[in-house]
Amino acid sequence: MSGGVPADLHDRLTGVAHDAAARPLLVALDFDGTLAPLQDDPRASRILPEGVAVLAALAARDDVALALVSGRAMADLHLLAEVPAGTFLVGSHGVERARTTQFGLDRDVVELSHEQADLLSALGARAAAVARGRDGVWVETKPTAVVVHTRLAEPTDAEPAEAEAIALGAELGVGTLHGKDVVELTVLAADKGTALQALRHELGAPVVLYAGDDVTDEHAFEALDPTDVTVKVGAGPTVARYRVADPQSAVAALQALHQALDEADGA
Ligand SMILES: O=P(O)(O)OC[C@H]1O[C@H](O[C@H]2O[C@H](CO)[C@@H](O)[C@H](O)[C@H]2O)[C@H](O)[C@@H](O)[C@@H]1O
Repeated sequence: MSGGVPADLHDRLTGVAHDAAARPLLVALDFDGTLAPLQDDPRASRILPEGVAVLAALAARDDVALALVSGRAMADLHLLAEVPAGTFLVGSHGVERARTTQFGLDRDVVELSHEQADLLSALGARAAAVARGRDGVWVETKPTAVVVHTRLAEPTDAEPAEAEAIALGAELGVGTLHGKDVVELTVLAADKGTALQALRHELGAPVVLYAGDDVTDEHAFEALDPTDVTVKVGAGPTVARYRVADPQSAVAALQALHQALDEADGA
């Protein structure tokens, strides 16, 4: 390990940095649990200060494209993401797309059909019924989804709430994502892998670095190529090629990449 970055990952990042054929390099990152340590209150999440600095440094390079790929609703992600102009934002697990500019957010419009809007209303009401009477269980609403949160609940409340939410998704035939202390029910199915591959093809990026901590990030790891750099943040089963311990180490890996790119410039 060097500064929280395992040696095998450090070597791979150095190799990518010195590989002219790996340009433009797409650096794509999950938000919660990867750049921002997990919090009980999602509104309290913040990118680590060192993360803000290294993202700005990477984005300043002509040969790097920067993207955040998150389950967060776009408005939420934009509010919390302290990223420079030009950063691609993928929200709601791929449903929402935008790019930051110096004047604000240039975002694609997402429209629901009347049927989908009705379904979202029904989901909200049924998810609220799942949470009702269970301490620490609450429902987040997004433009195309509802999320049953259980982080603050005891297992006696959290486990049945998550099971009921998953059953609700099956009953109503909506997309269901089971993340860390969340069950997300969406009327517009998407996944991070499809969104990330679409972005890399648009940009013509031969190599992608993607880091994520949650089970929903496995879609991205699975969709990427063996020549891409996939990094699992934290514990848990994964198909990612590399692993770091925590968000601090994920940021250290980005710092190592930036340093190696600088060194490659001078080589
Ligand atoms: O794809 P991500 O950027 O990791 O977003 C996934 C979900 O993030 C938020 O929930 C997670 O972070 C919260 C704050 O740390 C935490 O309280 C919760 O338990 C985590 O699951 C967000 O609230 C969800 O809407 C996102 O889908």
